[in-house]
Amino acid sequence: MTAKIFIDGEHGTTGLQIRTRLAERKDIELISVPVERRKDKAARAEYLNSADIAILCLPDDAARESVSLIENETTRVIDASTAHRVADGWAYGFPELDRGQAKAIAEARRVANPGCWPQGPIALLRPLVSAGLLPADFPVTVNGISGYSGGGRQMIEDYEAKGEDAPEFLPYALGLNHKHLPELRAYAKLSRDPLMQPAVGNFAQGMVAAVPLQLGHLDRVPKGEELHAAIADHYASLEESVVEVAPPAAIERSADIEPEHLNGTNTMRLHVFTNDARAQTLLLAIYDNLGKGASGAAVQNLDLMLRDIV
Ligand SMILES: NC(=O)C1=CN([C@@H]2O[C@H](COP(=O)(O)OP(=O)(O)OC[C@H]3O[C@@H](n4cnc5c(N)ncnc54)[C@H](OP(=O)(O)O)[C@@H]3O)[C@@H](O)[C@H]2O)C=CC1
Ligand SMILES: CC(=O)N[C@@H](CCC(=O)OP(=O)(O)O)C(=O)O
Repeated sequence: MTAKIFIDGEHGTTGLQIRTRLAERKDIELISVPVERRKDKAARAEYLNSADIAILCLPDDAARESVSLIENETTRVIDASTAHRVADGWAYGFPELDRGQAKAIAEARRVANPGCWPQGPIALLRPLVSAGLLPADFPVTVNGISGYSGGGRQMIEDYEAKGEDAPEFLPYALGLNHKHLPELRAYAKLSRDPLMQPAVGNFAQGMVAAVPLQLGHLDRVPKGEELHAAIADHYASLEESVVEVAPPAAIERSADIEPEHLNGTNTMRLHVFTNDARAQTLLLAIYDNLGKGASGAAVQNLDLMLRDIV
């Protein structure tokens, strides 16, 4: 059977990338609303209700509206926005979260695609909290840098208009209330909000998320190799994973630690750098914000959901 897929928001940054990734697929029929009617509620409702799977690549309010326009029991949804990531009845679209998560996504009617920022820190922290190496109330800090496509069409246009005059490194979310905090806290299994302070750089695509850990105050200070092993063992235990764990390495610099390194792929690579004498560890996740961070993740989830119907 050919599955009918509708990308609501297919002309935006995430939507276009998904459409490109699906363009050559024979198992899929892409149904498209004409560009001039892309914000016409009645047209969207018609396409949403005739799709087997609708992928929402919209601002949060529009994504909520799309869900409300679905009037049948058959259209399944992948929502790339922030609207439903901690909502009841939605499966979190990070198949590597736990051993059962890929199956949960495959069977779900509603899947919330993860945010680009929280995915890396969740991938790093959750196995450590699950293994009891970090307590749930650990004071987590997240920082890092993302390419400007993370901000969607408007930010892309702003950066491209300014060119070399755009800021090279711009810290933001300085109110310390980034929209990804609920998701990060919930899926990293933390009992209190992390401090999350990202930055955007003058490059289009790719990101590094960093989680530095000061471990000295813990009753039992885990060694770096235990932290690395807990993370590596988790991903090795999965049947399928696009998350890679770099071998432990004591390096001062590496060209691999670079936000654009995995652009054009759906891979996320995790690094664990440690100094046991100082009881300090630095966790890093590198990925393409439009790959595993958004569109690649949506296609990964779509493929899991299609296993049921094609
Ligand atoms: N960019 C990224 O790295 C990531 C983005 N996301 C999320 O994915 C979603 C889409 O983001 P992104 O692709 O970057 O955003 P863009 O701004 O690039 O694209 C959004 C698209 O939605 C269209 N749109 C806006 N309002 C409506 C509406 N009411 N009805 C129909 N279409 C509408 C826009 O049209 P127009 O431009 O004409 O207004 C545009 O084509 C967001 O929720 C974002 O947070 C998630 C992970 C990463
Ligand atoms: C550089 C930049 O501005 N990034 C955006 C991430 C946007 C995004 O992708 O958020 P969702 O994944 O939740 O949709 C931000 O930090 O708000």
